[in-house]
Amino acid sequence: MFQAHIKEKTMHRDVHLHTGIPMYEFLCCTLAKESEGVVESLNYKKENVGVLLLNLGGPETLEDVQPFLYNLFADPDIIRLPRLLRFLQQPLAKFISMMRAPKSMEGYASIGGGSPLRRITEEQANALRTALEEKNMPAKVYVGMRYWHPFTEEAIRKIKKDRISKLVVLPLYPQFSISTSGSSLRLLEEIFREDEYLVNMHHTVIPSWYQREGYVKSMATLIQSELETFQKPREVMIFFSAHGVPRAYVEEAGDPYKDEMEHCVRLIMTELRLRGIPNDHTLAYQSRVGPVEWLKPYTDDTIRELGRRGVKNLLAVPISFVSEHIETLEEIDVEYRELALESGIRNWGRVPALGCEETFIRDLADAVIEALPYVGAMAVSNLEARQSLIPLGSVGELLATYDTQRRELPPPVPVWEWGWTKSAETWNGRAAMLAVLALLLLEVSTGQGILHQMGILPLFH
Ligand SMILES: C=CC1=C(C)c2cc3[nH]c(cc4nc(cc5[nH]c(cc1n2)c(C)c5CCC(=O)O)C(CCC(=O)O)=C4C)c(C)c3C=C
Ligand SMILES: [Fe+2]
Ligand SMILES: [Fe+2]
Repeated sequence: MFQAHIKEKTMHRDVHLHTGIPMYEFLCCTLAKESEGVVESLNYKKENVGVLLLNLGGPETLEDVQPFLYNLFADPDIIRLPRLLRFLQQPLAKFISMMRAPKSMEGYASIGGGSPLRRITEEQANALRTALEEKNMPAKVYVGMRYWHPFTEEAIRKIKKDRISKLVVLPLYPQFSISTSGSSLRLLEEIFREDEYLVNMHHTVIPSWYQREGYVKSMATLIQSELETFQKPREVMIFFSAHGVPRAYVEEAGDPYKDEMEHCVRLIMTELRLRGIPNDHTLAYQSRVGPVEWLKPYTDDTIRELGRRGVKNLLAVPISFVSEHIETLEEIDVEYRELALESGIRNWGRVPALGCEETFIRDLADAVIEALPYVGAMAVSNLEARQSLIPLGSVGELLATYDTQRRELPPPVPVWEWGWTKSAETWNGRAAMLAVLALLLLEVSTGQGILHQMGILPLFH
């Protein structure tokens, strides 16, 4: 019975594999190869099972805002500098975070002085633990944030202390992006690589899960009940607003985010149609930072356009994140609402984030349980596969399946070779830093230059 269930899931993954998202090919081929015959031999009750929830993290107080922004901009998956300029990552992060902090602090002040992300993620972790227990699969659930407390490193320390032997890694982003789940996985790979205990701990990653029935149905239910608050539910435009990423992530770096987002919207709309809800819908991307092109259409442009087209009823659906956060509470609820009303929309609504919604959490628990056989399977029969599911030694391989830009990077080129001695190198480095700071100052005062063209400097505008 159990085995039949696993087989069915494997087939489901196979189907998904053919959506053309290379990351899935990498992960799922390994899964499919290993799934049969191994499942029966596993008894999870004897194992110390852990689930690691990965999330972004957010400042808890206004003092946290600048250091939080520093952590965010110091991430090479958020500001992707060319190899030659990598040495600028940290000074640039310091600079941009200081310039952006006042504006961000205003935003956080307006939602109560800090991000609710930690509280909500910890509530989700508790709810997931309870759901797993109810499904007879006791597990410890950890929260590892990328840019603020509790940091991923703190979660990993607890995982080691608790002697977890099987770990399911579950990024709390329904769709995969290099800038979110990808960044956290890259960090995990670094942490795992350096630690013998972690290298030997069996683990697997659920890279994205927007296609799961429980998620799709919970989203459809939230939309359905919000539609009913309108006087004429049938006339409401369902407006999916996803967090954007720079276009180059998708078009040059191979980020599957846009494909996954569009697929996700199709699945939710199909579910709504099955429930007899024929409303029009549209998808746009919000929260762009800086002047480089991000995924289009932009949410603000689309709201204006819908107003021009005479749409009067709009229901905003935040689609890329499962907690309330600054971009739902401030950007959507305040800024976009105002813009919509100015653009001629008369009735505005917003679907809440999933949070601890029951069907959703129970489905996440199922996702964890379904992933467990694959954790052990790797270890049982294939040493190489053990390391490849979420590839310790070879996260690089996983990343290379979607990140064509990185794969094509030339070998490291020495920067500024003006001298050959150690001390000459040090001084060359310092001189280069001074030159760059001078360039930065020049760009800030004139508003023009290479960093503006690359879309880096105006991040703090
Ligand atoms: C799927 C969700 C997200 C993607 C994709 C994403 C990409 C991305 N974000 C920035 C820059 C910022 N993000 C900020 C906050 C923030 N981002 C997300 C989610 C995604 N980001 C969330 C949930 C939050 C809010 C956390 C909270 O505290 O509530 C911020 C800080 C806030 C601000 O100053 O506006 C920045 C900056 C980039 C550059 C990027 C892709 C490259
Ligand atoms: Fe963001
Ligand atoms: Fe953002």
